Amino acid sequence: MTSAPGPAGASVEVVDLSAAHGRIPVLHGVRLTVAPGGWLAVIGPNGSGKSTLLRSVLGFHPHEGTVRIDGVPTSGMPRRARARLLAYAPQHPVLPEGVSTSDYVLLGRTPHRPLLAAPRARDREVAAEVMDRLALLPLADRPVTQLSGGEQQRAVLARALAQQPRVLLLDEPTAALDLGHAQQVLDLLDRLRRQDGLTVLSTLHDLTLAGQYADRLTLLSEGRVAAHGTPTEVLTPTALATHYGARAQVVAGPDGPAVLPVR
Ligand SMILES: Nc1ncnc2c1ncn2[C@@H]1O[C@H](COP(=O)(O)OP(=O)(O)OP(=O)(O)O)[C@@H](O)[C@H]1O
Repeated sequence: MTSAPGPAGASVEVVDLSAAHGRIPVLHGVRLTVAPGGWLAVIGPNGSGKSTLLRSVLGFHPHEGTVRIDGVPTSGMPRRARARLLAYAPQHPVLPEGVSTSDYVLLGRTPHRPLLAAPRARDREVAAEVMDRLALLPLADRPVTQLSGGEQQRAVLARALAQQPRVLLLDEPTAALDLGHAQQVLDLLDRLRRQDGLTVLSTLHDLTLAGQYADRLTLLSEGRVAAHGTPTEVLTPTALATHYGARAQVVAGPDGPAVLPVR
């Protein structure tokens, strides 16, 4: 890809973010920062609030506290301006019926063109570039709802990348992917942040992959930040036992700590 994904990444600051589902508090005063071009993976057991945190940062979920992108608070930011800064690949996307994969990816260009305007040549070029990078071109004409789970996950990521955001928020981006496709997607994100400075804020359940690709981890437990730091600092057998109730060894791998479950 020569010209996509676009502008360099922006910093993310989350200060004292609290959120609830109905009357039940879920996040309690969460603080985190991601440097431009950094990759922060939010890890934590099921139900610890990772998805709610991402959706709050995006402004999709009501919350208290402050989110700043490159120092600018997102509250009150017009929706289209926010969509040019932040793109999101959800864990459970709702895909439109009767839309081809290429038209679905083109939807990512919406914040970059005038309201109701048809896609321009540049929009098609960017969409084709990201589809090429994610090996989606052979699937371009297939209805996106008829792709396999892993193909759909790549299409959702392609749509987010076609948006040419400065910050990419990914909720479990490899959950439906086989190991080869997971590595392909994570390698692509790694290249985008190293070459173009794209900032990545993701959740990741696979702790070894999280440690290999993210430069910082935030461990969320019951809606609070329980640990933050480099993968080696955060991925300790004690933390895994305390917060996941898991038995695991952590061994030094070639690209960071590897988490090995033990019986
Ligand atoms: N729509 C909802 N209505 C009510 N409660 C919700 C809703 N969505 C999430 N919750 C609750 O909020 C808490 C945090 O959920 P969230 O999905 O943010 O966690 P998570 O860390 O992303 O979990 P997982 O790892 O299982 O995806 C959980 O207790 C969950 O049951």
